[in-house]
Amino acid sequence: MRLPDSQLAVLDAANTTDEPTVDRLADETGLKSASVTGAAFDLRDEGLVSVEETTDTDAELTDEAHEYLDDGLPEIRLYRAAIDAGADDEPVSMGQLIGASGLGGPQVDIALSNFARKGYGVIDSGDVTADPDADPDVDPEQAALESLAAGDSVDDTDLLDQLERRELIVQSERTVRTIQPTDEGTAALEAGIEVAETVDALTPEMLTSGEWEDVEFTEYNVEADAPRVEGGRKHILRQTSDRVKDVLVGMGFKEMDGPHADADFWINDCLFMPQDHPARTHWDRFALDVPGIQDLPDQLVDRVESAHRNGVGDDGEGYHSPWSRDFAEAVALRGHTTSLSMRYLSGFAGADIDPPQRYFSVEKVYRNDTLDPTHLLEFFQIEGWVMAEDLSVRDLMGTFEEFYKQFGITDIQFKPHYNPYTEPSFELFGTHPTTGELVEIGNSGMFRPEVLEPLGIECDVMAWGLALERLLMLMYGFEDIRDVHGTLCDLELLRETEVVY
Ligand SMILES: N[C@@H](Cc1ccccc1)C(=O)O
Repeated sequence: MRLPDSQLAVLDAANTTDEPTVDRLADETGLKSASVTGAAFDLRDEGLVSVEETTDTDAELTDEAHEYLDDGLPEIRLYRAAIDAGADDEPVSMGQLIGASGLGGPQVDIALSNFARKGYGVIDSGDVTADPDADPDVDPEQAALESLAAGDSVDDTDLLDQLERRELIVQSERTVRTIQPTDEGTAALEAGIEVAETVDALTPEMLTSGEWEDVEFTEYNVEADAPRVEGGRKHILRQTSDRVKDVLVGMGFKEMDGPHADADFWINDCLFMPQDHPARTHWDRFALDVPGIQDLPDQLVDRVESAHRNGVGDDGEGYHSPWSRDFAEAVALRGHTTSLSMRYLSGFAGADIDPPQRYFSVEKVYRNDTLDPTHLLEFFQIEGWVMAEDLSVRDLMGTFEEFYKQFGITDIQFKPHYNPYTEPSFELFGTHPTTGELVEIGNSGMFRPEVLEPLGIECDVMAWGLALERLLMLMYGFEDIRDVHGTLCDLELLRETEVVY
């Protein structure tokens, strides 16, 4: 019998190795695991080996677990401190024990909940009693962590699941293949097998020399494990933004666009934001050191200034605070895309604004915020407005319900809010799918007369700004916005997440 050398090596090693798994055979033969698997399938097709598949669970320790390897699980540290303080005799205050144990931060809660769960003692109105018979030296969770750290396996699946719930390990499943020679395989080995040279790639030289006619080609193995190729793909934020645009277009909206850096007039003045409003100070705004934008529509500027100074209508009240045209012309990065809504509603953008109208944008905005799990310095806003006669808050809520439903979000909550430019105003909240926490996802309201009158609009306009990244959080369950942006991003999440249409 003749076999390609890799198959012969695998058959030979499988015959002499205890527990001939693919990994072991790869060690024995010096072949890559994928080649061993490939050879094994070929040998199986020849009836020379059997391939048995089982799934094995790998458990990997998290960083938190590594900390506990040295110091002991927090509940064990608490128990030791309790014994040292004599809590097996009489109750000792929790505060004292926590101090003595050196536990801090989230570890305190972890210690307390697991202490009771594992029967190390009882905690009652702030006092701790320790069970003298408990023995932390045989704590199964600690022992399991130590075994795993030493590279040994732990068979108790309940225990492993418990450690996973505590986020001390991450379990993953993999297929383990065991390759056993059949009787035919052993017989063939005993009878002696010749090496058949096979060629796995055709070269130009082989073609010109004609050698290709005489060689034996390696069989194509479509079942072999192949390396995973990470191709480029569209970012989930972009994919979701495209989806949002489709949904809004489907709801009859037209798209707005306009400058990222704009005159404060469009960003704030038109919105009846007083010029001394905190959001307009240099703390919050990304001001640009460039000449102001002078070609603002003069009549509109006058009407806006008048609304700021004197209010609108017969009994209107303005701000009686300073207003300067220079500030209105000053350029900053837009902190919201409501600047686009103002450009469109004023007619300045050149689009049709006879009611009824609906417009939207999904565009970037810039805020001088502090970076944290829910805030970025630049993010995408889903801006929108509807202009029509007799709009009510019901229309606003109904629009959001219809919109968010397209993304599987059906439990929107509304809370009253304040914006200088809308009355009434509502903040929108959704429930985070994994933490269950309420997450603010947007801000909305009906534009006030102080905004609409200078723009010359006589009907109602309802409007909103929703955060695209927060929508993404609710859809895909990540907790830190930095998982999808920047150097801390979670590549696994970005690679695996399917944006479902
Ligand atoms: N501009 C508001 C959103 C909003 C737009 C229009 C009306 C009401 C609210 C924000 O950024 O939070």
